[in-house]
Amino acid sequence: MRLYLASTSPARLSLLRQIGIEPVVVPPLVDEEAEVARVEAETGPLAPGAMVQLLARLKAEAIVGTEVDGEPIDGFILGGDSAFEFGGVAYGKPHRPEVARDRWLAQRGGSGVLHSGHWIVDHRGGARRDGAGRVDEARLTFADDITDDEIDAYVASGEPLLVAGAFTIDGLAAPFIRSIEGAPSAVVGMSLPVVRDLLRGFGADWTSFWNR
Ligand SMILES: Nc1nc2c(ncn2[C@@H]2O[C@H](COP(=O)(O)OP(=O)(O)OP(=O)(O)O)[C@@H](O)[C@H]2O)c(=O)[nH]1
Repeated sequence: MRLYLASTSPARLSLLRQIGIEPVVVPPLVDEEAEVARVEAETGPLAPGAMVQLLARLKAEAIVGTEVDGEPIDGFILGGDSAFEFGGVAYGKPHRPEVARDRWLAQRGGSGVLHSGHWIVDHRGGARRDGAGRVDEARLTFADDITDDEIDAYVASGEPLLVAGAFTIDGLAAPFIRSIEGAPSAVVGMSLPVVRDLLRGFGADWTSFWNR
């Protein structure tokens, strides 16, 4: 069974490959900021979980009905989104070094929640049938003895700039994270147990996605 990954995230692709799945990667063309602003103009501020669920769904739906290499999509489409909630505020990627530094100075010694949104569209047979999604959460606690020099060196590495929350649990920041409560894969990019649950919910055999 074929899985289409509606994501440009290298970590999401790597997660699937680690568990024996070689997805078809189809970058979703979604203006995340504009879409969140559009919905919030109607509903008011979105909670972090609602925001990542909305964006995961929009990314998956963005490739519904498209063709890949001239062929209709025949399988399941998976979209994801991540945001880190700290001090009641949801953060995406910092993008700029000074933003990443401020985040680390604030979150050192504290804890926050990584919200991971998932959406799957059943697109077997070349047409959209149904969709389902779920948000998973993981609580992370950061070490309280991280020095300013360590923060400066980590920011200078460039790693924190393009990841939600300005940290990675599978990279240079791992030694700065004391504990994770929840599925580690949800932090990296998408909760693999949730992806399995959602696909089985459509009656799919999980092992049929393995490319072994
Ligand atoms: N490797 C790694 N990546 C992380 C970690 N935490 C967050 N990320 C990445 O941070 C990015 C969060 O941005 P998103 O907007 O969800 O996804 P994206 O990278 O923009 O990719 P799209 O799905 O195309 O939007 C994702 O690529 C996550 O995989 C982590 O601990 N490790």
